[in-house]
Amino acid sequence: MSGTLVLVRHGQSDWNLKNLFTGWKDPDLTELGIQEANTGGKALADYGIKFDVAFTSDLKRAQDTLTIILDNVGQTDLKTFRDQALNERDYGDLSGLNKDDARAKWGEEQVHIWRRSYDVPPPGGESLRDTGARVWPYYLTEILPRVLRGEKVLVAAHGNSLRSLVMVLDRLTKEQILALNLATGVPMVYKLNADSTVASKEVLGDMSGAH
Ligand SMILES: O=C(O)[C@H](O)COP(=O)(O)O
Repeated sequence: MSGTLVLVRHGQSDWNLKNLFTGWKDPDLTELGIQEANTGGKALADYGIKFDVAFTSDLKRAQDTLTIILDNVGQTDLKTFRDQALNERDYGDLSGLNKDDARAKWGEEQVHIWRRSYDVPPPGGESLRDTGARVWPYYLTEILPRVLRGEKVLVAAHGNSLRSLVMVLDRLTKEQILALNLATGVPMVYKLNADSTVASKEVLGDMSGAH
């Protein structure tokens, strides 16, 4: 058995609360988002894990979630890498639009396709496949080698940048990934085998309310 990889989606952001497409825009966490990050951090503290390194995106909501989690596990000085490779999927021209207004304008089905299909990008933005095309190489070169060396690695990122990773780790099909939503602030703990396949996965919290 090699190391441990923990993935966590940032807590609720101000734009999540306002139901706006966010992508590469950079809103803060809400009070609830701060609470969710604390809950995720406490779950990891109870789990008893001590991390060797952490990774996050170039966006505040993920960085602040990471800071709160590290506070909870007593590791505020942990070595951390920030990279835009882990940023949320770029929502292009949809960024800043209200999701319900978009449904009223383009229809429920089209908006669902933009949000959850594998390879249909929103206008001017990235599909999940495009997102994976930058997340996956970063994972392979920067994150996975550390896990395979036996390190415990924390990644605080975003709904879709993490979905693109989970799709490969959990061996999900394009149809299965469509139905997968990640809850905010809920850590997923993966133990990897030496051949980088998944030995076990534990979810420290409730994913059922995710949408
Ligand atoms: O960028 C966004 O709007 C959210 O973080 C993720 O949105 P989604 O669940 O609509 O993909």
